[in-house]
Amino acid sequence: MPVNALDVENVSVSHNGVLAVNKISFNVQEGDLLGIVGPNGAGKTSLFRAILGLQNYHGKIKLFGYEGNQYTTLLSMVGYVPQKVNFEPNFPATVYDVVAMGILSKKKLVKGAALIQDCGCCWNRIFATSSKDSEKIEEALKIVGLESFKDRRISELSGGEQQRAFIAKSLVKEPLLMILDEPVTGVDMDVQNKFYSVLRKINKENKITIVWSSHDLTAISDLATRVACMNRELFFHGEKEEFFANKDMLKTYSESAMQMHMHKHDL
Ligand SMILES: Nc1ncnc2c1ncn2[C@@H]1O[C@H](COP(=O)(O)OP(=O)(O)OP(=O)(O)O)[C@@H](O)[C@H]1O
Repeated sequence: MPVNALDVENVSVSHNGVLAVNKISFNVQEGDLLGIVGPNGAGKTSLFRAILGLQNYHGKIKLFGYEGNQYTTLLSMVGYVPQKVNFEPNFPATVYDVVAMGILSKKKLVKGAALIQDCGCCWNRIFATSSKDSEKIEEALKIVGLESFKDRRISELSGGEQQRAFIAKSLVKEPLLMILDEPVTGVDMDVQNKFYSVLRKINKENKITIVWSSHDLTAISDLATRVACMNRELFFHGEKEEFFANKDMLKTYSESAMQMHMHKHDL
């Protein structure tokens, strides 16, 4: 029997005694592109942080069938693109540097982080990469369509372009699984569409299993193979076709997605 890329079994997450994720169970098969939908505050990020080992939780999570120490080792093969990445306007790293961070050793990263405070030129030496690594970085930049941006400062890029750079940073690790947390919220349609075509490509051509949260049901309908709906608890997990054939489910999640979209624009 094939092993699942991810098994989430009865997982709960609390913040200061308040349940954000309540006994959720689902699995992700290898090659899946699972779209997770749920309104703001539904617990999606809390769940992702638990999977990534960044958050305490109750229950069981397995990566490729493994728990414990093997799970921790496998985490280095999980790529993560967070919801929002904010760079200081003067952050000196280029797009190339940011992607290179995906394969630099922790020691070099810590040294680089210290240097960035006071010495921009040493930063470049820290990020000098071997020719094999350079090839990987160039390839990742090509996949996300940012080859011509590699020498630009990351802080100068638009939100959607920065997210693509973060996908490239995950890709250089040659991940087995990628987790993307509402990666293109608030960016324009054109940028979103470019981002979605990258998502499709890395799932279909690079055969990377993807877990992706989004409020965009049209994009979920276009790209996902399976869908999960959550609002603290899991309300649905199954084939995309089954989700989109369920009018009640669709209405609930379309409405909540719309309300939250309006809410965001009201702020
Ligand atoms: N560090 C924290 N401390 C306290 N409460 C938290 C913390 N992180 C999240 N929460 C709360 O947990 C709940 C779930 O938040 P979470 O960010 O996981 O939801 P989400 O589905 O990712 O939301 P969104 O779509 O808005 O990003 C929310 O009520 C949030 O306020």
